Amino acid sequence: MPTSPVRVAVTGAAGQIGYQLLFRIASGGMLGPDQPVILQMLEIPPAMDALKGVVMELDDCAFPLLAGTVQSDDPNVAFKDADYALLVGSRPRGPGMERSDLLEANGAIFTVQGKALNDHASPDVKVLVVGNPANTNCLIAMNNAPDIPDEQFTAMTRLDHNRAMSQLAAKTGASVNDIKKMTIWGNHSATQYPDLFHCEVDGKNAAAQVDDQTWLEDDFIPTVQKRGAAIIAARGASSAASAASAALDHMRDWALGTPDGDWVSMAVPSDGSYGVPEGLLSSFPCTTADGKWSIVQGLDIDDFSRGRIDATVAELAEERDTVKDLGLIT
Ligand SMILES: NC(=O)c1ccc[n+]([C@@H]2O[C@H](COP(=O)([O-])OP(=O)(O)OC[C@H]3O[C@@H](n4cnc5c(N)ncnc54)[C@H](O)[C@@H]3O)[C@@H](O)[C@H]2O)c1
Ligand SMILES: O=C(O)C[C@H](O)C(=O)O
Repeated sequence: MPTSPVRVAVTGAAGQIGYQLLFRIASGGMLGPDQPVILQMLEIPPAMDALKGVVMELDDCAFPLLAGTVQSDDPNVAFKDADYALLVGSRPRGPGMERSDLLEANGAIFTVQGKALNDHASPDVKVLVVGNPANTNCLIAMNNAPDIPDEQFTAMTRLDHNRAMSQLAAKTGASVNDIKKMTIWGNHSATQYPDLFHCEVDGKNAAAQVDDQTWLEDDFIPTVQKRGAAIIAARGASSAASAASAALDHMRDWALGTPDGDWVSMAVPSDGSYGVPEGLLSSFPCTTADGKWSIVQGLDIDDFSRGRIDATVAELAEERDTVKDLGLIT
């Protein structure tokens, strides 16, 4: 029996990341080769012409899995009955900015979109926030969607996770396929903590195998933390293809499950695990099954990791207080 299509909403669809994302969703790169999709694309009025061009290109690909397209500048239309929502649309930072400098400019977008999701999306919608500052924008959207369970809101730290995998592979000479249990803790920002103490290379502890605390502290961690800025400096624009790829990885694993013996990094509403205050949108090691994520429990956190986790979580709490003061959350 043919599978019925699912509705995938993408905001900022005519932007850099949107252009890398839509074609891969339409060709099965997110939900697999048997799942037809209807793409529901949201843009702002000045970008509607550009979006028209993107849709012409989607049409021209004649993707067998693309069961329909919707273009709109109204979130109430773009999110109608959406099963998945990828919230990308928002301003990227430029050179010399931190992602949190975008809070005021971008935060308001996520109040409107949270309400529109609440009122129009499928009650089971899975939301991924990519637009920066992603964790706190997700907190804003979640707060403005009281009828949608909090656990359906997530933010993207999978790009950081993938960056950490590739740095570790280069250091150890292993293939990324041999690296398991990577974790990004905290905020998608320069305070995030990529953790090698629970990670494995070829089944052996990664930190022990690297056995080089100087490299870990002075090279690995800052390289992953500042990779976004390094790409902006080199490219003159923020990461797009790698960001889109990570968004697909995040949604695919959430929908289809993580393999046995591995986990992924997702920013999810904290339940208080690992001392992260309840409700903060913080990155954790997560497994997924049956379309639901769970935070991996029982990891030993040593003093070094504790300090790093506390620092990034403190930044998330500050961002939460800022958006509360701005009236974006209650
Ligand atoms: N979480 C991550 O790992 C990660 C990685 C890369 C980029 N990002 C962030 O993703 C966002 C998008 O990046 P980009 O490079 O695609 O930027 P871009 O400027 O190329 O595209 C953004 C698009 O969003 C649209 N837009 C703006 N406001 C909107 C709204 N209210 N509703 C719908 N669309 C709207 C714009 O018209 C534009 O087409 C930025 O905030 C960037 O910092 C996050
Ligand atoms: O760094 C940025 O501003 C873009 C993105 O969040 C990234 O990590 O590449």
